[in-house]
Amino acid sequence: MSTFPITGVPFTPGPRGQVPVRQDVDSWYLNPQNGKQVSLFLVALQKFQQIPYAQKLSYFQIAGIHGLPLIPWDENTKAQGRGLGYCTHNSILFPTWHRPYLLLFEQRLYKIMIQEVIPQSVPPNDRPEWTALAKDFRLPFWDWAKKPTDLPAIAKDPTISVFFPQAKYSIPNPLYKFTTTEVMGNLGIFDLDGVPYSKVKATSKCPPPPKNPLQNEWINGIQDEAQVVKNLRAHAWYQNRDYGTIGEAVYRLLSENYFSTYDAFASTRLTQGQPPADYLSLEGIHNNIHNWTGGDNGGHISSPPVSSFDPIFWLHHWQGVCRKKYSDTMSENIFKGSKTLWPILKPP
Ligand SMILES: N[C@@H](CC1=CC(=O)C(=O)C=C1)C(=O)O
Repeated sequence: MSTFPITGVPFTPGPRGQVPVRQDVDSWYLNPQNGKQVSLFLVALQKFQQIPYAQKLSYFQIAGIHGLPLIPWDENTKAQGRGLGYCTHNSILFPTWHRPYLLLFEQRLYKIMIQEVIPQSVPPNDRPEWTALAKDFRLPFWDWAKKPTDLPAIAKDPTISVFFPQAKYSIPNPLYKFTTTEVMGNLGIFDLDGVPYSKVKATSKCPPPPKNPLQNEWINGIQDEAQVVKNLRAHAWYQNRDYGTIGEAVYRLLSENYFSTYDAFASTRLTQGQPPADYLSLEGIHNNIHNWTGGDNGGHISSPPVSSFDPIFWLHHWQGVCRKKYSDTMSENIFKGSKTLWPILKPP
């Protein structure tokens, strides 16, 4: 079996040699000049989500690498057999594992833009311009640390408009929720902590408690935007720690000399005798965003085995920060815990 090479979007410099920039999703989406690139992205994501779930390169399977379903991805084994999914949490590998994972996602979107969206929706004369926009695309990030914290505008509405040279139309917003054509229980998603994930056909954010029999709204996905925003702004950090606003916590995260080691910066794993400043971490901040966005009743993004099905997961994760300061010690430390980033293998 051949393995799929994760390369990210191939690098093409802009006309003046510029490196494509990963942008804050609101600045990018709300700038009308980016309308074509936004349309490419939305339609590519829609097509990605519609790829049959049995295919290795479908949205379903790539999201499924993180947790459920417990099937192997791109490796020659029968069972995944690594806890509740491949993702690494509470481990120094947390940032390292998620980085190629996000590159894989972005690479798929780019491929779909080039191979499907542009050939199907853009007439030949306009293709060079639209192709350059696809090459310049980088998945934008959700800046949850800015004030006032909010959900990205691009993810708020159930439908969204796109335009191409010969048509302007609305599509179900692929960032609002991920929808499946059958209940997810048929696809290997099971219930967790009493939350009936097997019975739903879409992801939810801050839903009300599930009832038995399950409410139709729950089955079709509930997005309680007001509650998400309330949670983010209340910033009730877990374990009652007081890191102030999300912005203040990120400020500490990026402050020079705040952490004693890369390990402390990277993950929630504590070691004995660690100074209290080290209780904060990139992973810790990120965990709280997961929990606030998913809410108290099992919204998908709050539960690691199913979190990556919610499309907001991908905008949330590109907030991943790399501190230059740590780059020297990082490579030595990273493989302390484990030799591989399953199912992502180093090239032979
Ligand atoms: N369950 C984690 C938060 C969380 C982290 C994730 O990475 C995730 O995918 C989903 C949720 C916690 O409470 O700390």
